[in-house]
Amino acid sequence: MTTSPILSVRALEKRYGTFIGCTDVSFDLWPGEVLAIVGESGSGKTTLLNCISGRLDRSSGQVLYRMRDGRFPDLDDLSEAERRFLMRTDWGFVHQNPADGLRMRVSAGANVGERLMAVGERHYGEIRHTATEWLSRVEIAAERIDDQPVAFSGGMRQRLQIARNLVTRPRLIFMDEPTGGLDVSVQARVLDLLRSLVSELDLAVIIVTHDLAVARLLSQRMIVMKSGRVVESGLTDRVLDDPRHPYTQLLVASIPES
Ligand SMILES: Nc1ncnc2c1ncn2[C@@H]1O[C@H](COP(=O)(O)OP(=O)(O)OP(=O)(O)O)[C@@H](O)[C@H]1O
Repeated sequence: MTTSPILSVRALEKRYGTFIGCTDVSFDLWPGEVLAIVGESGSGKTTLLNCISGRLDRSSGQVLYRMRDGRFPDLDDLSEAERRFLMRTDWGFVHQNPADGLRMRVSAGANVGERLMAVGERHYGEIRHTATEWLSRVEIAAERIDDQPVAFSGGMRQRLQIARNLVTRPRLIFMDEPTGGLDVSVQARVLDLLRSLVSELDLAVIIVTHDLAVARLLSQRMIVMKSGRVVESGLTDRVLDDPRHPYTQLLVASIPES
């Protein structure tokens, strides 16, 4: 790990009117690190993720990001163009529902190729070649390249969404319940794939999940949220094996025995 974080969240708060979606959230994320945000439904996980990733305006606090050129600005201080470029290239966002992250009526190849065009790739042959390579990395057969995601199974759609996100070699990926909508057997395959790609590409990841088994498998560190606040944080194994806050103890105790 390097000594400087890729992302720093400081005293972040989001209010919906007078209701607090999340408050007083601070943490650093290092390059190559996977951080899980866990907590029950309504605890503020998605609100936090969306505020950090710039999909939702925060009410107060800072989100600082290490740019490739070494600057470490607050995202609010970037121009709209810079922010958009970041989102299209340096960042990825894997949605729970693949339809939110894919264009369902364009071909699988075009779904992947589009992101390459956003970083300036213009050569059709190259784009198609890279798209084919990425389909194979996410275990989608090359002959499906011209098929639309509407014709894919849930697991295939999710794997295509992952390929679309990773093709530009981003440094930071946000994931919101990436296996939440999938059958258990399909989940395992997608999780396996995510785990190997994250490690191979040395990605920094913030993953929201209510599933502690997913957090255990993918993350090194986690934060536990309750009613919009962080009640516990630490190394994933420590938090899950020796939970200190009563709420975390309850969450851990409610994991079904496998
Ligand atoms: N647009 C909104 N307007 C008002 N309240 C909202 C809005 N979005 C979320 N909330 C509230 O903020 C709180 C946190 O919601 P959030 O979706 O962040 O939780 P979550 O932990 O991600 O839950 P889930 O796992 O069910 O998605 C909830 O009480 C929710 O009702």
